[in-house]
Amino acid sequence: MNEDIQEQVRTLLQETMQKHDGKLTYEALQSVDYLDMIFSETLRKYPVLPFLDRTCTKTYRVPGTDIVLDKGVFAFTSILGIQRDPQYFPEPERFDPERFSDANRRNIPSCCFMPFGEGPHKCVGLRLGYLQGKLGIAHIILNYRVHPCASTPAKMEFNLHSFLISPRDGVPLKFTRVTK
Ligand code: HEM
Repeated sequence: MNEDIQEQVRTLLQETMQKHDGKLTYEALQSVDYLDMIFSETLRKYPVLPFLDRTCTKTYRVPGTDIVLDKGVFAFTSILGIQRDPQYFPEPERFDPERFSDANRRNIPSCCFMPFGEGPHKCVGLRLGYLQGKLGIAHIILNYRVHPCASTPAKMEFNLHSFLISPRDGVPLKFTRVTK
């Protein structure tokens, strides 16, 4: 359950809050880069929308192949597949926020990390999405240690009846209060 990562980000959040009158202000939240890295890595492994859908507006040959997409065809791109491709993300099953450090994230090729889509229809709520996601993680981590329990699945199976990514059988976890 990445308990070392939980400890690390909890300490960073506590230290940052001390500099902001003990409050988790907008500025405090935005200054914890590691929280941003954690949320990005979460969206890499679990992109909420696992594919992008487009309609071909003109006939197009995929470069270097014989594949021709006719005008009017629906084309789907697997975000989940690309974001778990070891060619772009070595050891893709491993949860490693360091992939999104300043030094490393610039090596991620274009269109290989796109949990908010890409192009003119890219998500308009990206910044709000990051803010809400980071705020949620911060509140949980500041108040609880999260551990696996007897019924936590060893491997996440997805619900194949949902077009958004969701766990097939839920993810039961144990929460232990952090004593201040
Ligand atoms: C973690 C949170 C979120 C994720 C992962 C997410 C993901 C996405 C994705 C993958 C798309 C499709 C983009 C494409 O086709 O290229 C999209 C589109 C969109 N999202 Fe989000 N989104 C999030 C939060 C939000 C929020 C908070 C809002 C609004 C306040 C929002 C509003 C929209 C809208 C309006 C579109 C359609 C854009 C268009 O077609 O031009 N999203 N989002």
